[in-house]
Amino acid sequence: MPVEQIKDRITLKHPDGASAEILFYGATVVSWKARDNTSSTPSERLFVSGKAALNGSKPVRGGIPVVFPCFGPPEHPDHARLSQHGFARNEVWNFEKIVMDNDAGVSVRLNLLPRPSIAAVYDKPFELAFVVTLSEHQLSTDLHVANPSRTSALEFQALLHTYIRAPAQEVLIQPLSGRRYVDKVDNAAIKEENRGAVDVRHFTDSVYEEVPDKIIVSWPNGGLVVKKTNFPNVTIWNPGAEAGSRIGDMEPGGWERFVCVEPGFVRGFKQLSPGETWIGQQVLSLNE
Ligand SMILES: O=P(O)(O)OC[C@H]1O[C@H](O)[C@H](O)[C@@H](O)[C@@H]1O
Repeated sequence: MPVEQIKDRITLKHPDGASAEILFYGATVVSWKARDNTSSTPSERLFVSGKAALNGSKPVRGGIPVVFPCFGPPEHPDHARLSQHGFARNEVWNFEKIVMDNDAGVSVRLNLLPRPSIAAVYDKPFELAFVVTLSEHQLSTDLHVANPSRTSALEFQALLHTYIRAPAQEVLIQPLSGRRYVDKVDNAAIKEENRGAVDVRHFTDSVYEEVPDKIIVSWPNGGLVVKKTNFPNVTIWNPGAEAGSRIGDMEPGGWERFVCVEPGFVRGFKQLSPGETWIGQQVLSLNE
């Protein structure tokens, strides 16, 4: 059975051994196992903290949390009552349907619609869907945002907060050179990246602008490619030891085991006219 529903989550299984697990809570992808050229068995590609809450009590520290409609603390008046990174990562999504199930891949669609718990803090009409597609060496996650209003625009930010399992002391991310970025660990100073490849050996929280749609994340004997569509920005985050050890749900030393590479639309706000739909896509690929 390539799609299995177990209480609070669904598991996708590919005939070649790859698998993915999605919690209904936040539509958070909490596991992606796949083989690359060098491995004979599928191995875990995402990082989830051993101290992450997976019971819906708080957003998952790891995997691929969905950030909507604001990134970071709210800045837009429509978002004033929301908490950091919005509500999508801490609401239970609906499992809508299996979109595809064949040898090429298996794909499911979840959705999130207005409900009282959201209306209490956010009163704009919206429709969200999240389509997760697993193929042999690839995991694709598409966030659909629709504006069902007949009269007013929807203004939002959206981002996929992907925790890639990687040795933080050795990982390199490129190409970012020449790109402007907001350095959130230096008073939100606007800088221009001059490194050929960016590392996270020190506390890093940088929001890059106008990033190419293919990002290479590599380390000795490993790596993957992050491809994106309609997400102009990429945030690179790793808290390092000092800030990392202050995060309550971070496992000891967890910051050594991941880099967050987060495609998003987070500089300014995406404006969606009444009746319009926007899709932001991230594709994680091995063997490229
Ligand atoms: O602790 P969280 O709310 O999950 O946020 C974790 C991190 O998310 C993003 O990467 C932001 O750029 C960081 O500033 C933030 O610390």
